[in-house]
Parts: sequence; C-alpha cells; structure tokens
Amino acid sequence: MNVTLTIAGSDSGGGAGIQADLKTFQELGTFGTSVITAITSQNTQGVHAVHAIPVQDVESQLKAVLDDFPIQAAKTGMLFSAAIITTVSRLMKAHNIPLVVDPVMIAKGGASLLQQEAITAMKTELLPLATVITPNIPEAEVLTGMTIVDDATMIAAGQALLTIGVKVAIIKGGHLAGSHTARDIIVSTDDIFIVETPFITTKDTHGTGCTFSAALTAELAKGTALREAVTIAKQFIQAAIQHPLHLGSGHGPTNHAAYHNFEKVQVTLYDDL
Ligand SMILES: Nc1ncnc2c1ncn2[C@@H]1O[C@H](COP(=O)(O)OP(=O)(O)OP(=O)(O)O)[C@@H](O)[C@H]1O
Ligand SMILES: Cc1ncc(CO)c(N)n1
Repeated sequence: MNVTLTIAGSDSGGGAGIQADLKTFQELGTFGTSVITAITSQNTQGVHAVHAIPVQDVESQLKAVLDDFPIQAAKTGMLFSAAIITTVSRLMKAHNIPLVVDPVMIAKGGASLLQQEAITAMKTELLPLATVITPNIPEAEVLTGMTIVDDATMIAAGQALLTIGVKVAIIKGGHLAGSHTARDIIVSTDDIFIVETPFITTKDTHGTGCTFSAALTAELAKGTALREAVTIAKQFIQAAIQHPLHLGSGHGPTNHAAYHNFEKVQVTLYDDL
C-alpha cells in the first residue's frame, strides 16, 4: 500500500483542505495520513472562522506520522503562519520524501488562509524542498512579483520559481481572465508542457486546487512518472468539476468520486514548445 501525507487545514465543509486530500488519496488507491495545521469553520458560502493549531501540536502530529509510516509522497496546503511553515520545513528537510507544495493563500470567497508575513518563510524555507509547486495565477504572481497574462508569462513565472529551488512548477490557468480552456503549464529544467481541458462554467469549484494537488501527490506516491501523474490529476479534477453534487447554496464542492464513476476525461497535451 502506498502511503500519502497531507499537511493542511481542515475544511468543515468537506470540499477542500484535509478532507478533499484524504478523499482524493483514497480514490486513487493510496493510504492517506494527515497533519492538521488549522481548523476552519467553512461551508460553501465561505470561511467563517480560522483557528491555527499551536505549532508544537503541528510538530508532534508530523513527527508521529513520519516516525511510523513509509510516506511515499506528501503535500502541503493551508499552512497559515510563518511559524508553521518553519516547523514543517525543518522536519520535512530531514526526510527525502517527494513534496508537492500547493501554496494556498486565499479561499475562493476572499478569506486569507496564509498570513502576509508568512510569504517570505514559504519562499526561503519551504519552496527549496518542493518537488512540485502548484500555484494558481494570483499565487504565482505573489511568489514571483511578476504579472501573468498569457502562456509566455506563465512560463516565465514557472522558470522564476525553479530558481528558488523548486524542481517542477505547475502554473494553473483556471484563473486566467476570459479563458475558454483550463490550461496548466508545467515547467521543469528539462521539459515544458501544457495540459488542457475545456473550461466548465459552474459555481461548484470549491477545493479544485486541493483536489488537483492531492491527486498529483497520490500518483507520485505510486511512482507514476511526471507527465502521466499530471495527466491523471487533470483527469481527476476535470471529472470532479464536470459531475457536480450540487451541495450547499454557495460554491459547492467537486465530486471526488467522479473519476471512477464516469467515463474517462480527454486531456490535450502540448509539448512542442
Ligand atoms: N471551471 C473549471 N473548469 C475546468 N477546470 C478547472 C476549472 N477551474 C479550475 N480548473 C482546473 O482545476 C485545477 C485547479 O486549479 P485552480 O486554479 O482552480 O486552483 P486553485 O485556485 O488553487 O483552487 P482553490 O480555490 O481550491 O485554492 C487546475 O487544473 C485548473 O486548470
Ligand atoms: C482548509 C482550506 N484549505 C484550502 C482551501 C482553498 O481551497 C480552503 N478553502 N480551505
């Protein structure tokens, strides 16, 4: 059994955060473990409260999991504070575990999930340990100081992230204004490629970023090569958005079971860049 780990915040609404990660890990045939960094009181309408877990409790959860489980890949989501980032980075540095960093900053409704002063710690302590980083466009802009408007600027931002020490940058295009496609660009030192699916107009997109990065983590844990792992993660999130559950009155969760319950999604790959 391949073991995965998520270090993230709890979403009481079940569509994002730890809950999305564990459901996705399970769907893709891995055994999910978790370290909770914060408890959010959240539903489809928004984030109503955030309670950060004391840093010593984050540390003891992470030690407990790392000491006893053969973790094959880990991901981070909501980390909230510089102190939590410093602790997670220190402990992960001592282990050679493939790490997917989803640099969660702001929830879809606008609530802050990462304190402003934590961005430096993320850049200097966590990103050098990242195998893969999965920023959306606003997050990539904050981390690089660049303005992203098209493929060329997405690639340039990805390359800027590589200089921080990240091995692979996946810049997610879901937020690009006026886009009819959900186009993500993958930049590594030896390869640049694009995965693309049709953009789906829906309000049920709560937790898309968490779900995508968790699917990628599960595939990396199984030893799937990068291109194939990204393609499966893209199929997983596209299916989850395409077959909504219509839960709640706001931004509903995606359907984490859709990848197995519906027909396979077509992903277009461009690699002649
Ligand atoms: N409406 C959509 N239709 C199809 N694919 C989408 C849509 N929205 C996002 N995606 C895809 O979902 C994945 C997650 O990207 P997204 O940009 O939504 O992450 P995010 O903004 O980090 O999410 P979150 O709000 O959960 O933090 C990417 O592959 C993106 O292209
Ligand atoms: C706990 C948590 N993590 C991440 C996100 C981003 O979708 C969210 N809304 N809530």
